[in-house]
Amino acid sequence: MSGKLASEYSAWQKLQQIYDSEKTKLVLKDLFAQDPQRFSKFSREYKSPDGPDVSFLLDFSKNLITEPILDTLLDLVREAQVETFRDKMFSGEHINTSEDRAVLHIALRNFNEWKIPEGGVDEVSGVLNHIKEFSEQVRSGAWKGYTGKPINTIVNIGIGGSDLGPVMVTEALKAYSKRDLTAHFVSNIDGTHLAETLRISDPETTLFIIASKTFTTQETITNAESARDWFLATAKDKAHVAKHFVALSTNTKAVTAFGISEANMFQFWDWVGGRYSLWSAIGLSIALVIGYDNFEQLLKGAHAMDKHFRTAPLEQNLPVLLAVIGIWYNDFYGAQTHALLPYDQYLHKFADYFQQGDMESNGKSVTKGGQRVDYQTGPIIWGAAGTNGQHSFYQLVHQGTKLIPADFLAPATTHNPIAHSKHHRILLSNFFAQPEALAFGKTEEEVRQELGPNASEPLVKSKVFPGNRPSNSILFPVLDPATLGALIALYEHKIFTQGVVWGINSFDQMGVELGKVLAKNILSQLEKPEDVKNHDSSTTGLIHYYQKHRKE
Ligand SMILES: O=P(O)(O)OC[C@H]1O[C@@H](O)[C@H](O)[C@@H](O)[C@@H]1O
Repeated sequence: MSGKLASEYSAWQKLQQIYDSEKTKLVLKDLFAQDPQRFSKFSREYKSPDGPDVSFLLDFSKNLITEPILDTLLDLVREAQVETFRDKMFSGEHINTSEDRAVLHIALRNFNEWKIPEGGVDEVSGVLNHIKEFSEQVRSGAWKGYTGKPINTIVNIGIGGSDLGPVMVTEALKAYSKRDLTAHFVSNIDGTHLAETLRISDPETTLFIIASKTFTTQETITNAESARDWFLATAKDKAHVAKHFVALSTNTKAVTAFGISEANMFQFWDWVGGRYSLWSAIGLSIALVIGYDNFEQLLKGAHAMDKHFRTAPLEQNLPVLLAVIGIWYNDFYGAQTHALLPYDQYLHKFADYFQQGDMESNGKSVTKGGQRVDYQTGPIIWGAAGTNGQHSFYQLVHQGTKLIPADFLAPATTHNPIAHSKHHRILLSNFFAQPEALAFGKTEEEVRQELGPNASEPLVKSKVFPGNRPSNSILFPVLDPATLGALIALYEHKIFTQGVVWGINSFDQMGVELGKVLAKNILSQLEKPEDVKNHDSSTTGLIHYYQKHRKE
């Protein structure tokens, strides 16, 4: 972001030289054998600077790095002026240059500690109070539906950042949820998503939360209108909408035009990016499900990580360390993807969440200065909760032809210690075993010894694990709201750091626009075959096939 391409930095060039000359020597088995201190050198314990008591261990020793490589990676961070840009973000500079906006999700969890001169920042605590008041009313049963019954179902209607954060966090913190309040999340424009949700909802006891930063998103507005029609088909009187529909948005005009009064609107601001918005009013469904105090703990856990990111020296700075390790594989090893593998069922949406968080942020190929990059930017993010993945895609991770760096995450203590924590011990034994297997593999000699002299050559070869496959492990005491907040902020700042090094704008999303525009045009042509104009033969053929075969 210093106006240069990342590949022009001298540290980048040095890393390329190191990679070319030392790649074959970077063998985890040897690196561990050579240095008994490797774990202590390449692991860090995070402790929240103050605020909620959060700690976790990041072990990054099973990576294809040495101290000089790490030093050079940190030189790259210095050369790219990550610290300067970090400070610009925290001080409210408009670092989202294409949209001329500040990037201030960190202000949503700041609790007035840092002064940030941007319009709206002084309104954050007011909105938090509104969330507190409202969520307490609903949870206590004081907020009544139009027939006087308390709310027992909430339906959050939103998509992208207005859906994924609330979904991920309410799943992750289910152990803290009010069990007699059911939460549904409707995002897809596919009518099936809404229909199946409404089928199990009662208009007298359901609260709809219309979550949309812009309040113009086609999916959300269409779903919200259909939900309102469904509600009014029973409730009849439009005045009852006030008891059953609230909005989370920056667009007061569109919200009131929809029929939701300003009193039932929870405000946020254009400096909150959609994929960074779970900390804002978009988190209302989270506060409803886990209670306001827990929501505040989530925010405070993230705030503590913000402080860490802002003040810890680069060698100790966990988001920076994760970022540079990612860059090492992405840009020098040519790894295309990065797997997020939480060994915690509650985190089963974690990878889905960071698919948007990372890929919408860093899936760019021109720099802020408009130059085309000549290196790889954001990785493909994917993953699943362990141990499910082990029985599906780990085969490729262990023995396939691709290098797949992965982060393993797990809690030391489970919320569900059934069978005297037997399940959890089995789960964690897998959490420890997988990175070990990936790193150290199984040699041909070991396989031969195991199979005996009569084993066929192809069988021997098929059972060899090449090893030397890198991973990070993150182990935390328990998945509580503050720890989750810290983990999310950890990855947010990792994404930020990588974006600065690559020189791209991590805070716009121009790439999602073209498809929207084309779909609008096609929608107006779907009626009659003769209306289908100005497309390639493939698109025309597909639309004609649909027109021939549709029933309704
Ligand atoms: O909250 P809104 O305005 O309805 O937007 C939802 C999503 O819309 C998508 O188009 C954007 O790519 C996402 O970043 C965003 O989160």
